[in-house]
Amino acid sequence: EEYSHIQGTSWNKNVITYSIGRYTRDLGRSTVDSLIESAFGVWARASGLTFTRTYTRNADIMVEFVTYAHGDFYPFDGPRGTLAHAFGPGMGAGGDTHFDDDEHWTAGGTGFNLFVVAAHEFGHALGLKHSRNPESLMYPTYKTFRPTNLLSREDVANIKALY
Ligand SMILES: CNC(=O)[C@@H](NC(=O)[C@H](CC(C)C)CN(O)C=O)C(C)(C)C
Ligand SMILES: [Ca+2]
Ligand SMILES: [Zn+2]
Ligand SMILES: [Zn+2]
Repeated sequence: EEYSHIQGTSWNKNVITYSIGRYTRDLGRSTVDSLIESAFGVWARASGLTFTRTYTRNADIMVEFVTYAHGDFYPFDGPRGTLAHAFGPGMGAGGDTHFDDDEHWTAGGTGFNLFVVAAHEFGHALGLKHSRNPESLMYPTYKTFRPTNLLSREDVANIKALY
């Protein structure tokens, strides 16, 4: 679900920082790092935004793997059900993206593909809402592993309308 109560429909800058906090044990750290970087790359290509990784906790977008209650008002629910969530652009928690570490995160076609889910979440972190088009990345339910072109024409149009 997107959390539209966070003010700001888009970031007011085109260099956005991110930092990775707690990792999952499902994948090696370098694999997580590259899947997260690739998921940001999907949106960078479509929007012209630049995403820069930092190692501090005051990055625009904090990326974490957490379970159940984890410090915001949206506790996760154990295996399956909700996979992840992200806050819309803004200060503090704005942009922060949490993955439910009770899921089985993978880099391939089994479990839940971290690259695909991260790309969906980062859409929210940039200000996008859900789409009713099942072909769109911003559709609210997880689809099995997608072909290379993750973004639908609608996803591209929506991100270009914001930035
Ligand atoms: C398999 N489980 C699902 O398909 C669940 N959907 C999700 O967890 C969304 C993320 C997917 C689309 C990556 C939640 N979301 O929108 C975050 O921004 C349910 C449809 C069950 C809620
Ligand atoms: Ca879950
Ligand atoms: Zn969503
Ligand atoms: Zn959370």
